[in-house]
Amino acid sequence: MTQEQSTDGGSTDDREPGEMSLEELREEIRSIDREIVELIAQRTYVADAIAQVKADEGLPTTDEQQEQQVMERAADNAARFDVDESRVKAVFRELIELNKEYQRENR
Ligand SMILES: C=C(O[C@@H]1C=C(C(=O)O)C=C[C@H]1O)C(=O)O
Repeated sequence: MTQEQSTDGGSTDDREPGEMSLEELREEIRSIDREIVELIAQRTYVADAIAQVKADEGLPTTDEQQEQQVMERAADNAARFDVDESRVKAVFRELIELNKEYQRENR
């Protein structure tokens, strides 16, 4: 497996999932879930910085063209990692809405 295809969240454990116990696999999921939330928080932080720049420059917060590009990247990355494109896009739609709601509340 190449680095690009690695799906274990950077774990140093080289065993295949089939060689791990239920408890070990659940620990792996716990660690991945924490990283997902950390990445969502980072994404929100960066989107907020973008919204601040837009406000300073008198631009609207929502940029539908950028949102379209986010959705296209989500679909491309889903295909690359062989996960369902429409479900991954639904997750990204929710992430965009999360940021927009947060930004509406903080303006
Ligand atoms: C992130 C941006 O701004 C907004 C938030 C987006 C997001 O959460 O991905 C996408 C488009 C914009 O509505 C941007 O302009 O790049």
